[in-house]
Amino acid sequence: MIEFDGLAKRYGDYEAVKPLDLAVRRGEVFGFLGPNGAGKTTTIRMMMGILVPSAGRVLVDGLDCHADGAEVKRHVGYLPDNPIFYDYLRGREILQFVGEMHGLPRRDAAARADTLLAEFGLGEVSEEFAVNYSMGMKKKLGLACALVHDPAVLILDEPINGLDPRAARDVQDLLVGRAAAGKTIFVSTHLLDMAQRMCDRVGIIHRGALVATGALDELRDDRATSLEEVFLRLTDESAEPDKPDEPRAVTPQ
Ligand SMILES: Nc1ncnc2c1ncn2[C@@H]1O[C@H](COP(=O)(O)OP(=O)(O)OP(=O)(O)O)[C@@H](O)[C@H]1O
Repeated sequence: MIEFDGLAKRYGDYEAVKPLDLAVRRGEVFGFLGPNGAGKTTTIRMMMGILVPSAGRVLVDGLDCHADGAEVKRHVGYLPDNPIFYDYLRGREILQFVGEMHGLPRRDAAARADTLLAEFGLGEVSEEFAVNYSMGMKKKLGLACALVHDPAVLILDEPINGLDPRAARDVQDLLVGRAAAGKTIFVSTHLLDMAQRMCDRVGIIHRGALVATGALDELRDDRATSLEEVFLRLTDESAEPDKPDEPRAVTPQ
């Protein structure tokens, strides 16, 4: 469903994302894990056609995210790491506007907005300006915007970062519901609890390179009993910069 084929991004001499080869299957929840500055957001911005790759490509359902960017957006719902909304629109208006931008007739967009606002617990604040929403409300509204056109694929950048425990749990429950409904979800995070709760498979990115992929059980070995230990070992800052652990693809990609 999502195929990375040597996708890379350089800023001058700096390799923010080293050539990335990876396949995410239809219906899979894939966690893209990495510490601060590892290259997660850069990768996601290339998936969304916001950044132009320096090399390689990424395909969603066979469509090139750069060359066929507009078509890809029909298939994909995107939650940015820091959703920003027009400051002169109310929550319901934003959702309706995004729905209409995706081509829904006005009446359908309004109905869809109402359904999502109720499901996401934003009904009571739907007439408030979204710029005044709390961080948790903004993430939920951003997620509702990502879902308004009922896409098959969700690409989510740090969906619960900065949320209090209840808001984080609410957002995770909403995502688990979407995964159960068959959505393919590519989610970046450095929060290992969330990965453990939600993901079928994870990839660990460190200094721009994918250093391991696999199901959580498969990534644990006799040296490491928890995902946290695997993560800390593979992203050890004291390791030689250009010699991370050998990439370890433990499931076929
Ligand atoms: N426009 C830019 N010019 C130069 N370097 C950049 C640019 N954008 C990002 N970088 C660098 O690329 C690296 C990867 O950044 P990126 O934002 O993708 O990391 P991340 O894994 O999403 O981190 P975080 O978890 O902190 O959000 C970082 O070292 C960052 O400083």
